[in-house]
Amino acid sequence: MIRYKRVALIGLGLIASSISHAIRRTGLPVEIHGYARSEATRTEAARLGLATIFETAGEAVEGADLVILCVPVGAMGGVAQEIAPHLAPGATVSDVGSVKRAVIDAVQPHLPEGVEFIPGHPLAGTEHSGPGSGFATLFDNRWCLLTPLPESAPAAVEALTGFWQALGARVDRMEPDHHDLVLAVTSHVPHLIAYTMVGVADHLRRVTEQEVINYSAAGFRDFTRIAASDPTMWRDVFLNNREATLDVLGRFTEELFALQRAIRLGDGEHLHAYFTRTRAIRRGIIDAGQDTAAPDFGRLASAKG
Ligand SMILES: NC(=O)C1=CN([C@@H]2O[C@H](COP(=O)(O)OP(=O)(O)OC[C@H]3O[C@@H](n4cnc5c(N)ncnc54)[C@H](O)[C@@H]3O)[C@@H](O)[C@H]2O)C=CC1
Ligand SMILES: O=C(O)C(=O)Cc1ccc(O)cc1
Repeated sequence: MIRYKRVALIGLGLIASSISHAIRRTGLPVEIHGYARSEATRTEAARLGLATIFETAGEAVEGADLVILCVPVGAMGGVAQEIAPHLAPGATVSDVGSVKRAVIDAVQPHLPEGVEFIPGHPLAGTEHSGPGSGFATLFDNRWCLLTPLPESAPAAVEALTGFWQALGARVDRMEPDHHDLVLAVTSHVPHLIAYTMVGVADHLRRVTEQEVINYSAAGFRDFTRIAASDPTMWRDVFLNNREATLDVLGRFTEELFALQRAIRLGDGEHLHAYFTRTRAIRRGIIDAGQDTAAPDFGRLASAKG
């Protein structure tokens, strides 16, 4: 159920355009206002009919009862500062950033009294970006994690929960630091590994680019898809989830060295036992109904218990 009359989307890329399509799909009479920094994006968004487009972020949020920040994580604070004087009393401000603690620290200080800030993160996306890349079904059956602040009004959290459910998502609540650790394991470090593997293939001079293209096995193809994700977005994710990423990366390299050692020593038992454990995790994900076309990162942590 969408209780908002006017939703303002700041940043008009993959996630904002998908929100717009998904709102339209409900058939509810919700006004959608939008703003993006670049004129080319605003023009394209207007051409696609995603929203009523404004020349400034301030104008776009005026009179909105829900404002969703859909910009890269590193841009959230600046946008919050820009819109703050224009927010309607009682409005809810949310975001879709892949990192939560840094976004809270960057956004919250700018928001005036009487405005609810309820951070969010839909665990759904693709490697594409820009206003033309969105689609109405992106959030269907996906988790959207809300990380309300201790002072968040329960009714405002309920309203935002209903909004994401109307867009097709399943909603869960999580503490922001825990969110960042879970996502470091299930999304951020896996992306870094994909970027690295594709970089390694690129640097390995004895294997030609044509061979990589022609003979990509399914695993490597998945890596190349992920490694094609937006560089600005992912730079910001790593710069803003440093602690958890470095923690998980440290554990990853330890395990990698252990596997490297097992291969060098011909320790098949170690390799077999390791791969047996990882296979069980995959089966847990499938049993939880999470094996859909695009990866879903919400359940891996709970599958581990
Ligand atoms: N791409 C994905 O798969 C997912 C992304 N997210 C998060 O959603 C947010 C948006 O990501 P996408 O929609 O994929 O990005 P995108 O690159 O498709 O769109 C970003 C939009 O923000 C605008 N923008 C950038 N800096 C701005 C600024 N300072 N002021 C106003 N507009 C600005 C860009 O012009 C563009 O319209 C990010 O925080 C990302 O972490 C969350 C879930 C999935
Ligand atoms: O396309 C993919 O494989 C993704 O990983 C999508 C994605 C990217 C970032 C997020 O914070 C959530 C989901």
